[in-house]
Amino acid sequence: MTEEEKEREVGRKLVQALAETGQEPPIRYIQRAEDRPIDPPPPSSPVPVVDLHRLLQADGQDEAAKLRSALQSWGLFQAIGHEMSVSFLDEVRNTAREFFQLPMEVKQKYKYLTEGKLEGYESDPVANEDQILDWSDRLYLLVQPENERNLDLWPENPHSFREILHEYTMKLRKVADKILMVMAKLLDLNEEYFTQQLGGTAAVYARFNYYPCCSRPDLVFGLKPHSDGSMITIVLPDKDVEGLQVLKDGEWVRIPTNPHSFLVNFGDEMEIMSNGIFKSPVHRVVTNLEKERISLAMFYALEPEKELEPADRLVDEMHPRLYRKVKMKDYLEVFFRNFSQGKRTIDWAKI
Ligand SMILES: O=C(O)CCC(=O)C(=O)O
Ligand SMILES: [Fe+2]
Repeated sequence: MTEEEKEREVGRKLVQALAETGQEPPIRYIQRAEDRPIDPPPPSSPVPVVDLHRLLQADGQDEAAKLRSALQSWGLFQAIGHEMSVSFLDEVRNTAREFFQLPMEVKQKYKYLTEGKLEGYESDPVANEDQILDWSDRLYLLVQPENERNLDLWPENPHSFREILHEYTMKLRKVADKILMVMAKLLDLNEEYFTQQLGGTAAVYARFNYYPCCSRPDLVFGLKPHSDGSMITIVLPDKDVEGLQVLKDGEWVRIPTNPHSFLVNFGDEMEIMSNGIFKSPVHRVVTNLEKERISLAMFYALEPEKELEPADRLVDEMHPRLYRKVKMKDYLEVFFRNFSQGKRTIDWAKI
């Protein structure tokens, strides 16, 4: 095997297995000197917190104003008042942790063997020879539409995994729909504009992210800088361990943990549909020397055959159309290629 082939082989290993050796990260994980994570200060203004319960009350205007400002200045917020119990969220987190703690041979059963498919248990998929890999493994599953689930890839161990993920999917969809209804109102669109676009055919993916400890957190990313390709993403963060950072006004800012809240951010689809009013934030994840970290991101996106374009009502003489009409699946194809290179796709759809 040549040196190059050996390195490629390493790229295919799960990061958990690499981390267990305790050695320094292989070269394919090491960021260029100018891109490496430096520890940013905590935010100078607090990360916005929106109470979803108050938002939906008849007199929720104050909370809606907070939401609007959160979206315009940060592109994300921490959601409280979501009515999911602490014990249920703990159960979801424990189930995810139990899965990642299983022996490698058991987890490998959930590896998707078809080239080019992203579902299943994997490390950062290799799309390019010169790609710098992320220090994380993930279990990536389509959860909606229900009849398109690939249950072969849904772990049966821990035994409650499928049931918990199903329950979480159903509960969280209600949270997503509520937020999207308020967002449509903020834009003076029909309240159901976004929820109808998603509808029963929406492609909803759950991604369990596992960031093992890393002997050199100064050299690698758990997840390289990116914006999401979704309309909306709802992340259940690790209960204790920080790691997420967002680019705000050109500076990286740490998002503190808030264990009972969700982190809600918007993706490129929302930026396009809102004709650029709501920006999709660039964010990244850093690793830790001694602490592993687990998060669960749920991505809500249009079905692949749908067309993605700015809402008609948001385009007029004063507000020219900023993005062209693109088919969702074409957008995602370019998106995943760019993602692996740490590049954004939104410009590709700009007029
Ligand atoms: O781990 C996190 O906190 C964020 C994960 C994320 O950005 C993603 O999965 O796209
Ligand atoms: Fe993300």
